[in-house]
This record gives sequence, C-alpha cells and structure tokens, in this order.
Amino acid sequence: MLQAAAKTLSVATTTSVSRRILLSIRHYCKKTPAKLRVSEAVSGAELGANVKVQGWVRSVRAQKSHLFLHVNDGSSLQSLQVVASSELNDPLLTFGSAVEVTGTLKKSPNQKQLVELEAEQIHIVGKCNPLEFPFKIKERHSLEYIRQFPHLRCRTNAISSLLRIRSEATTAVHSYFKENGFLQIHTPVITSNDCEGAGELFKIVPSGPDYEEEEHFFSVPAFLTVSGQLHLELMSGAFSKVYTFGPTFRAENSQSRRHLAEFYMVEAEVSFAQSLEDLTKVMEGMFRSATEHVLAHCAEDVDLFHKHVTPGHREIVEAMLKNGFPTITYSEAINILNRSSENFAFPTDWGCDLQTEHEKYLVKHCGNIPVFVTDYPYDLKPFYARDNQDHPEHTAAAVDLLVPGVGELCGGSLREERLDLLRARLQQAGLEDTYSWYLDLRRFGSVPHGGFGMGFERYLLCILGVDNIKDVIPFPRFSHSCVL
Ligand SMILES: NC(=O)C[C@H](N)C(=O)O
Repeated sequence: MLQAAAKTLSVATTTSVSRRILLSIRHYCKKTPAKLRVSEAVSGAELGANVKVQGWVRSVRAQKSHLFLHVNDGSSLQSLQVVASSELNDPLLTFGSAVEVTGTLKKSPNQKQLVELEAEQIHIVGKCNPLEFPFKIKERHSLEYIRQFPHLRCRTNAISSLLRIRSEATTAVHSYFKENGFLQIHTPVITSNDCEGAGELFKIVPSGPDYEEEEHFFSVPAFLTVSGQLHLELMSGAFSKVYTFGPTFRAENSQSRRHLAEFYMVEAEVSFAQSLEDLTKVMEGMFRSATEHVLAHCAEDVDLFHKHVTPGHREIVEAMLKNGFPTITYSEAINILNRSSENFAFPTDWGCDLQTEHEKYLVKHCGNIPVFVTDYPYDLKPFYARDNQDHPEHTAAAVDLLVPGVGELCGGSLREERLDLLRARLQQAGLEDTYSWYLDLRRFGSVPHGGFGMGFERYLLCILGVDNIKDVIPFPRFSHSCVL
C-alpha cells in the first residue's frame, strides 16, 4: 500500500512538502530511491533519504579505502560530494564522465559541505576520456580558451553559472513588466519593415528546388527583425503598456566585443508618456529590479564571476544600485567631452554621434554609474523620434542609457505622435507609402507615447563585468561565424 501511495504522490509531486513525504515513504520502503537534483541534495533538506542523483563527474579522488567524487548536474554551481567504498572505484570513473549514483544522504563531517551522498551503487552512464576532453580537472580555464569549444563549454563552471544567471535575469525582466502592468507581445521575427535606421538587415530568401536564387520571401520582401518597436507601437495603441523580449538581428560586419549578428532585445512601449522621464523611470526600474533579483537568486553564480573572473566588479554593481541614475543632455555631454583632456579618436562637435569611447568617458565622469543622455540632435535620430520643437537647438526627445564598461545599454525616444509632423518627415525621406499604416496610428486615437530597447547581452556584460559579448549568449552568431 505504501508503494502505491508513493506512486500516486510521485505523480502529484509539485510542492517540497509532498516531495519530502514521498522521500520518506520511499526511504521507508527501501525500494525505489527518489531522483534528486544536486541543488536539492546539497541544501540539506533531505538528510537520511535514499536517493538517486544523475550528473557529470567534476572531480575524482581515491584515498585509502574510500573514493570521493563530485557530481554536478547543472542545477547549481555546487557539486554533490559522493563517498563510496573503494570497491566501487572504476578506471572509467573520470572527470567528465556521466554517472548515476544511488545511496543515502548523510550529514558531511567535512566543514566544506553540509551533505554528502554515501553511495551504494555507482553506474557509469557515459564515459569520457580525460586526455581528449578539452577541460582539465581543477583547472580554471580562461573564457578565451573555453570559447574555442562552443559545443562543450556549458560543462564548465563559468559558462554554466553564466547560463543560470541569464535564465534568472530573463525571469526577472518578465516579472518586472508583469508587476508593472505591461502586456507581453510576441513581435514577429520575420518582418517587412526595417525600423528605419536601426541597422543593416538580413534578407530572407527561400531555398529549395522550387525557388530561384535570390527570390524574395514568397515574392514579397522580408527581413529578420532589427527591432520590434513599430509592432509594439501599434499594440500600445490598444493595451497602453506593452513589451517584447526576443531575438533581434543586425547584419553588421563587426568583429567588436560588443556586437552580435543575433542578440536578444527587451523592448517596451508606453502610451500616454508625457516626457522622457516616463521612460527613464521604466528603464531604471527594470535595471534595478532585474539586478537585485539576480544578486539574490544567483548569489553563488554571480560570486564566481565577481570573485574569480572579474574581481572588483561587485563594488561597481553595488555602486550602480546605491545611486540614482543621473541625467545629462546631449549638449551637456558634448561640453563635458570638449572640456576633457582626453584624446578621442572621433570628433566631439555638436551634431556628431556619441561613440563608445565618448560613452565610456561620460560614465566615468558621472562617477562610474549608469547615466541617461537625453535630447540628441534631431538629424541623428530616425523618423519616429519626437521633435523637441521648444528647444533652442534642433533636438529630438531621445534618450540613451550609458553604463559602466559597456557604453550604450538602452536607447529610446518619445515617438512623434503628431500626424502632420510625422507625415512631413516621412515624405522628406520618401517613406510615406511604406509607412502609411504607421501614419494611420496617428489618425485613429493617437496619443503621446514612447519606448525603448535594451540589449540583453549588454545588460549581462554590465552586471558581470565580462568584456566579450560572445561569452554571455549560449550560441554566439557574429560576422563570419555561425558554428553549431
Ligand atoms: N524599441 C526601441 O526603441 C529600440 C530601437 N528601435 C532600436 O532599434 O534601438
């Protein structure tokens, strides 16, 4: 009967309470050990339980009559120490091999860990030749070295921590928007618009025996999206506050450490926004809430970076969270750059776009914390940016958020909601027909509104202090590289 109860519970097991009951029943029956993730095992909550753990061997040490293994399954940075009699040793139990260990969770006599698994059985599921495996036991490999093995790099502590942080930061971004009344919209990956000015595009061309070379997407031009902004704008005309978070593509032939051909962008659009402050509040709120969430929920993983990979970066992150983000205008930024004794490679005259070197200087100048730069020259901004007609210089109500180590993290603007002004600008650019649907949005219930986009990988660089964007995305795509 107990076994039947265990079976029923295993189907219904969702809460930790029912899980604990299930473990006790199974333990009492001494029949089927419960499968446990390493993160659950090392927490100490299941002491005394008979369990099965599956994962990959991170270290092996044979000592007198005992064998010690560390097993990791990606659920946590921590590995579970397994202690076995040396009779269970096997030459195939090597670093990197996959194992299934059954035994009893005991309190560990070693201060280094709460729990250890006293093994009754070790089954080698998949062997791994340590001489051919690119990663070596107990060695801290550099991110440059690890990058050479895109198919295996998730087996290293650094990249597995990074990917847990990335996943948690994704959750945090979604939570922030949900808690603040935004509706998530799945904007399309294939689009016909190029969100003018956002960057170079990848054209979609079908391939196969039925298609001529260079044919368009079923005879209409189609591209991979460079931004979901215009789609979000139309949705903001019905839902007020909307966001999207998905892959975005730029055909920039750049080998820089800040650019990817495929990256993830968080974009939001807010109806009835009256000023740039209505947008900067959202950018700052999202940044703070995601960062606080990641620091609280991925403490060990973040520590791995802040202590070993990018030492000293923790203080920078703490300073970012402690202080409010200052705002300067573009004109003030230009004055700051012109007053500095720095030898910039790019010009700093009013009207020139800010380059990464300028952005990084401005961040340092403001105390190495994130800084908003507002009101850029009108001519630097795409057709949708709102004309600041009341400003002495011809500027647009646009804003960038610049952050330590990275430069531009977010870019946004109030959108031109006035039909006559928008039509004139589109006419000037010869785009009136292409964007007639966009003009319609200003014809039917137009409201002041604005939005922004944040490069998600740049956000990760910023909070972790990592300096190559290829290290913060699971599968980097950049010019001349599309491996796997
Ligand atoms: N949604 C945004 O405002 C982002 C902007 N369209 C960009 O591509 O940078």
